[in-house]
Amino acid sequence: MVPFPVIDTSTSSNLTGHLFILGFGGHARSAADVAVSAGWSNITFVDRNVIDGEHFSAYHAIRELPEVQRPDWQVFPAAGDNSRRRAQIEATTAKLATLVSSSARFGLEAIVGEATFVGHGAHVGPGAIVGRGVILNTQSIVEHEVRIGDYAHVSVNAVVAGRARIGRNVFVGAGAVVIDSISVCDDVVIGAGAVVSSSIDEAGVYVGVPARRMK
Ligand SMILES: CC(=O)SCCNC(=O)CCNC(=O)[C@H](O)C(C)(C)COP(=O)(O)OP(=O)(O)OC[C@H]1O[C@@H](n2cnc3c(N)ncnc32)[C@H](O)[C@@H]1OP(=O)(O)O
Repeated sequence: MVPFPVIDTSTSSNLTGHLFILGFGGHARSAADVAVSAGWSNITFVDRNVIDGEHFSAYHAIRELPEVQRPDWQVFPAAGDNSRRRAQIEATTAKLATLVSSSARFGLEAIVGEATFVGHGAHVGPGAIVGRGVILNTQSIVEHEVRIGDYAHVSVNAVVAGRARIGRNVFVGAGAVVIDSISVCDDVVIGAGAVVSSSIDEAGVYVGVPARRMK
């Protein structure tokens, strides 16, 4: 895992400046929701496919980031797809935002990387290290001393138990469970509801209880 900056996860209320969310799909809308809970009020979506005048809630969508950017602007890449989000992050030259819901909980010494999303009710346990551009979705649980690689997505209600290791670009499906102390290598998809009870060292798609490779 590459090094990433530690962010202050204690509070981010009353933010000034402007947040540009890249994308206008489902994850982008969740990002806006979390941003509002974290104190952002000036938010604009950026998506080249939007039609003039499109908006979600109070927030407008435009096709391109303004060319001249101000120092108090931040950009949040919000593609739900891990590879697309990675490409967005790598192409961004502006300051990257990290979005943490006001209802997320952090244990002692837990850290998350830049451009990471921590959704409503998510729990990041003590000593957990979460990479760059990661999605820890609504009510996900990442327990003590877990490592989550860059551009991974721990989906809604999924559990990664203590000291497990999740590689880069891994998708952990909704409600899936990765039991404690096992490792999942890079580029793995774990289906919704799966229980991963032994380490995975080959990229592929794994489903079921216990999880088995389907392709
Ligand atoms: C905020 C949010 O909404 S976050 C998004 C959360 N979304 C998720 O968690 C979705 C996770 N995705 C899945 O679970 C998907 O079904 C995948 C990735 C595992 C597989 O997708 P596909 O490759 O398109 O598989 P497909 O739908 O063609 O199914 C292939 C077979 O696997 C079975 N299958 C698919 N998913 C699962 C699963 N999670 N568990 C068990 N079996 C499954 C299907 O029933 C089908 O079986 P059959 O051949 O006997 O009919």
